[in-house]
Amino acid sequence: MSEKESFFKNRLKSVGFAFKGLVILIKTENSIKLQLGIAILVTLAGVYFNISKTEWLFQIAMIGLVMSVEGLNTAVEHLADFIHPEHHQKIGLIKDVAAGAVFIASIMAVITAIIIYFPKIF
Ligand SMILES: Nc1ncnc2c1ncn2[C@@H]1O[C@H](COP(=O)(O)OP(=O)(O)OP(=O)(O)O)[C@@H](O)[C@H]1O
Repeated sequence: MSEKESFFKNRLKSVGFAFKGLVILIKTENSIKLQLGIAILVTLAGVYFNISKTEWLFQIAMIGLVMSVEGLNTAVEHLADFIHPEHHQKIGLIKDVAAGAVFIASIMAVITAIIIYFPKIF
């Protein structure tokens, strides 16, 4: 197999693994299920209120940001539990910091939603 062919085969394999990770996240993580539900709702709201192209771009970016940071947070939680299953102050700190990153992204997403929808509703 040529170098180019194996490059594309490996990329395709990686996409397969990433897709597997996405399915695991959606099946097992309640927070991702909730975020997916919110993503569907705001997408419907976007259609209903006929938001502009720029507003769609920000909305899509925020959905992607929150859900991908949540995915990383879940990975950190799993890693922390695997390397140190017992209670430990450092593990608590690591998990809290990772959760803090999700919180930042979520606050930004809420502010973005307010900027987009507040003038349309009120
Ligand atoms: N091994 C541990 N040692 C110390 N503190 C921990 C440990 N595991 C969890 N904690 C504390 O409990 C909090 C919640 O941890 P947990 O792993 O249950 O995440 P969660 O927020 O319930 O995750 P999920 O996103 O699945 O709802 C952590 O942020 C941390 O403060």
